[in-house]
Parts: sequence; structure tokens; C-alpha cells
Amino acid sequence: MAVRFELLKRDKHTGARRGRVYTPHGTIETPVFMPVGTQATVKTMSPEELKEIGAEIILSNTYHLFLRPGHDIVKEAGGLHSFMNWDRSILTDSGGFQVFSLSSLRKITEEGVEFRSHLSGEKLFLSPEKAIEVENALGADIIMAFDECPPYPATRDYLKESLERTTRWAKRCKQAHRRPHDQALFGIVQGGMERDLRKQSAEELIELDFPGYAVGGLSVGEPKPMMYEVLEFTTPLLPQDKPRYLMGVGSPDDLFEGVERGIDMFDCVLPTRIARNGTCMTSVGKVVIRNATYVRDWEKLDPNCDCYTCRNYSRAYIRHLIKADEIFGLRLTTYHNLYFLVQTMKKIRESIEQDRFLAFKKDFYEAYGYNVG
Ligand SMILES: CCNc1nc2cc3[nH]c(NC)nc3cc2c(=O)[nH]1
Ligand SMILES: [Zn+2]
Repeated sequence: MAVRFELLKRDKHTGARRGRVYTPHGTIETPVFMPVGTQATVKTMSPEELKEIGAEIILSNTYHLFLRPGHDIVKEAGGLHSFMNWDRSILTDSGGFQVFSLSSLRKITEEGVEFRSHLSGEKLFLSPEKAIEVENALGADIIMAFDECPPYPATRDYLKESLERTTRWAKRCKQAHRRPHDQALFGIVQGGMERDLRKQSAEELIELDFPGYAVGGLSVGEPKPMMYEVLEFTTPLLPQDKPRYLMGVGSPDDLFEGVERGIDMFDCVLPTRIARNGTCMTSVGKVVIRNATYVRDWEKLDPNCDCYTCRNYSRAYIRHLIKADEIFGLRLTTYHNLYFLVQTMKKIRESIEQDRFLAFKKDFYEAYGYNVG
């Protein structure tokens, strides 16, 4: 089968779990952070550098690749793995979320979503069947169902109608899926911030029996405590023996809080996006490298990091490159931010193995500058 999940250990004191996902392109140690490569590249990084960093899976966006260069071109290249020369695992989303966050003139019907391309303005259409056709052509190891991520806030009536349509769409995705043996289709749980609606969505999707489940509809502007509370009552509804994926998360604290509540997989553009404007995540908290304080700072970016950036360059040099809009500066900050998050997930996995997740979380929060709850 396309994806198999092995639950290796559960934390005694929290919902944290250590697992492993097997895909046709290798294994993924979980909990895992997935770097985002929206347009078939993790911006400024080569596949070799991503491997050096320790990335085992990356995410690409169906909406963007559908618009440009088109899924037929990527298929002609032999699929996304050969197109971008990445021989490890890939996850593609289904385009629904980007349609709402990027395109204009959207219209949702039972059939699907009509929208205008944010690039050309031409009228386009995505449906469960079309999204799966594109994802089958791209050939990712894990593909996401076509869903609606409701806006936040939303009325209970809207949330109920939307989750029920998302379930009907999930069923259509499953029927349209042409490559279930080498591409695992994950369902996406919706229901907003409502406990009973989340339960309904989870039960309806579990009924359809997917190899993995995402918790959607979060990290959409709701207060963090609300996101954590929704995870608190949603994650336990999902099968223990299948991966759980929290979409669009996140920042270091959100990763810890998600792991603590039973999430195995995360993706977020934050580390790569903030790197490009000169903000770095380090073991001693955020370092906004463009600040004047670093003009003569000959120390390395992160005193406790052994990555390529931190082994070879000073804060003063990186600051100079970012201020001078030098592309190499973006590469150095991106490399470090991704290395920092991937290594933090590795330390989280080790802490679960050694029954000291909460202690590691406390130490990390204190060093990073988070208030220890
Ligand atoms: C697979 C596409 N569907 C889908 N993507 C999402 C992407 C997100 N990204 C964020 N915060 C940055 N929340 C998300 C929710 C969803 C969601 O509910 N659904
Ligand atoms: Zn570093």
C-alpha cells in the first residue's frame, strides 16, 4: 500500500507520539516538519542542501503547479520527483486553500470552485475530480483531498453545511483517485472551532477509511489557545494507527503544542518566508539579522547550531548580505531556519523516546524566550 504508519512509542504524560511513515520514496520519522516547496522548489534551496538539512519530505502546491507550468508538463517530465530532482517523499495539497487565499472571484458550488487565476485572470475551475487528476499527474506520495477551509470566524450553520460538503467531496476524491497503490489520499477534518462539528467531520471521514487524516480549518487567524483547544478534542477522535497532519503550522511553540496533542506531521511557509526578510529562528530566540545591533557582531547566527550557515559565516556578514539584497543572504538564512526546525523536530522525537518530552519543551521555551505555561 502507498503509505504505512508505524506507531513506535506514546508519551506517558501527553498525547505526543513517536512514529514512522513508510512511502514509496523512503521513510519519514515523525513528528516531522515538512519544508514547503510551493512551485516545485523550496525557495533558494537545492535538493542536495535539503538532504544535508535532513528533510525527508517536502510539500508542493497543486494550485500553483496547475496554473504554472500545468500538471500535463510535470507529468511529461515523469512527475514531480523527476521534474524537481527530489527522490525522497513529497506531499501535495489539493488547491482548495490557495484558491481562497490567492485567487479572486471565487464561487463555490456542489460541483467545485470557480475562480480566476491570480496570474492571468482567466476563469478556471477546480473540483474534487480535477484536483485528484492534477495530484495523480504530479505523483506525490501523499495527496490531500479537495476540501473547503471555512473562513474564521464562521456561523455554525455555515460550518455544518461546509463540513458536510467537504465529506461529500472527500468521497468523490476517493472515487476519482487513479493511483491508490502508490499515492496515499488523506482526508481533511473540518468543523471550525465547534466540538460537535469536528466530531461529525472526523466520524464521516473515518467512515470513508483514509490512510491518514489532516486537521484542517486551523491556523486561519484564530487565537492560539483556541487552536490548541480544538486539537485537544479533535486529534483523539482520529485513528491511533494512522498519521495525523496539522496543516499550515508552524512556529516553534505551535509545533510543540501540536506534538503534545498527538499531531505527527506539520507544514508551514513561516521559516522560509521570514528567512527571506532576514528573520531567523535560533536556539536563543528570534534574531532579526537586519538590525543595526549586528553590524559588528562576529558571532555565528546561532551559538548552538552546527549548520553550514553557522559554521562558516558571522552575523555581521549575513546582515550585510540581507541589507544589500544579496541572494546568497537569503540562502544562508533559509538554510539555517530549515535546519533549526528540522533539528528541533529530531530533538522532539528523541525526547519522546526518552520520556522527557515535557522537560525538553520547558528547556526549549525558556531558551527561546517563550513564557513557560
Ligand atoms: C489540502 C488543501 N486544504 C487545506 N489546506 C489548508 C492549508 C492551511 N494553511 C493554514 N494556515 C497557514 N491553515 C490551513 C488549513 C487548510 C485546510 O483546512 N485545508
Ligand atoms: Zn545554523
